[in-house]
Amino acid sequence: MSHKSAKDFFRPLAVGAPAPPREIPARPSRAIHFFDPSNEKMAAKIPAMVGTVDVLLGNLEDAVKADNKVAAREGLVRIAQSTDFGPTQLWTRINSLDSPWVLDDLTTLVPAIGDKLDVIMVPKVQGAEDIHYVDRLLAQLEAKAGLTKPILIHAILETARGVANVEEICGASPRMQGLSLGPADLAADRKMKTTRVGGGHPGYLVRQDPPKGDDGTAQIDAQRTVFQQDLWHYTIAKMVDACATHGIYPYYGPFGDIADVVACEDQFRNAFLLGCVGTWSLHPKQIAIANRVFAPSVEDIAHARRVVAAMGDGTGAVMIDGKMEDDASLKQCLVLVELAEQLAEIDPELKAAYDAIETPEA
Ligand SMILES: CC(=O)SCCNC(=O)CCNC(=O)[C@H](O)C(C)(C)COP(=O)(O)OP(=O)(O)OC[C@H]1O[C@@H](n2cnc3c(N)ncnc32)[C@H](O)[C@@H]1OP(=O)(O)O
Ligand SMILES: CC(=O)C(=O)O
Ligand SMILES: [Mg+2]
Repeated sequence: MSHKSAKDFFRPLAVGAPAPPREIPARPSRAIHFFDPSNEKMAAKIPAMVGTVDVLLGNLEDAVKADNKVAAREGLVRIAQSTDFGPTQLWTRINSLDSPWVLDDLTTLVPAIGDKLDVIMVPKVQGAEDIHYVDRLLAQLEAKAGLTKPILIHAILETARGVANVEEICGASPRMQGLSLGPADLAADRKMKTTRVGGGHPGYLVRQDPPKGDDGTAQIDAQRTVFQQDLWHYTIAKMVDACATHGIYPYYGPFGDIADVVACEDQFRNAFLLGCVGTWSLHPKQIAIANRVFAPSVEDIAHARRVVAAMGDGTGAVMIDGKMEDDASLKQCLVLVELAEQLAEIDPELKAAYDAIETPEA
């Protein structure tokens, strides 16, 4: 758990730093869209993407060539200073804490664009000590820069030790905003025998039992249905529980098979159903998938509103379409209705779709 006493937890870690947040606002973040600020073609597209995606993230870590680390950092400063992000959040992913670049990342970004950065994503977080380090450094830099709003921290869960320490990571600082799954590094660190960036694997499966022959013996060579399983189920579920416990937000991560938009949608939807609030987008075409998946469907909202209306004061049990609804199913429906309301505030298309649902009588 935290190195601080309960009374100290919400005190600034440097004289003059802004007070740490007591709650992390539920800002829509269906897609965290990654771009390499050192890639001029990609960077040129960013201003026009404002308003089309919930989060734009200037990536400084993996996928940025070592020779381009300084250009990426400077490119991000330039883009942030010259762009009005309106409703879109600006995040960055800094280099890992053991890298030769991270100190310059933080000491450059916070004074230059700290007023525009909503969240700093920290990769390869191993335990609370990593968050404590960033927490104190951010407080010092914020104080020096005269910032009035604390920058939040998001940790990537991408080492076995990080997964084992997920609870203490979530509770390490009031700045903790959320966690993302880092399936590529996590697979390597765990020594999983995969070569992909997220998603499933055809070898990770369950096979239907063999039929029995006339003599009662198992026909193991018969045609049998196989069901591919989700390699990430355990980690995502663990991450969701840790985030919910600490009042912060869980996200799926990257889906590297950019061409396979169908499997990408499946993976995102699994994460949405399990409790994640969003995911990463590596390529512009993944934004639409994330925006679609991480918003409740019109059908779900129509049903949820019927349950809310039928449940009156929220106690007791009612029957709707042959199914029992009670306090607990009402709470699930309220999760969906509240999310729909938040998204409707920033997405006119969704608002129109939700508004068109016929309101049930109370
Ligand atoms: C495991 C991890 O750490 S995951 C996180 C780190 N990885 C990343 O951040 C990867 C980010 N994405 C990318 O680098 C690229 O999208 C790649 C390498 C996957 C594919 O790039 P390309 O082969 O150029 O893709 P493609 O040819 O389809 O691009 C089409 C257009 O979209 C642009 N584009 C591609 N990706 C992005 C992006 N993330 N943001 C903005 N524009 C983009 C391209 O510049 C190109 O522009 P053009 O039409 O003017 O030429
Ligand atoms: C997300 C990430 O950094 C990884 O999968 O390694
Ligand atoms: Mg990684």
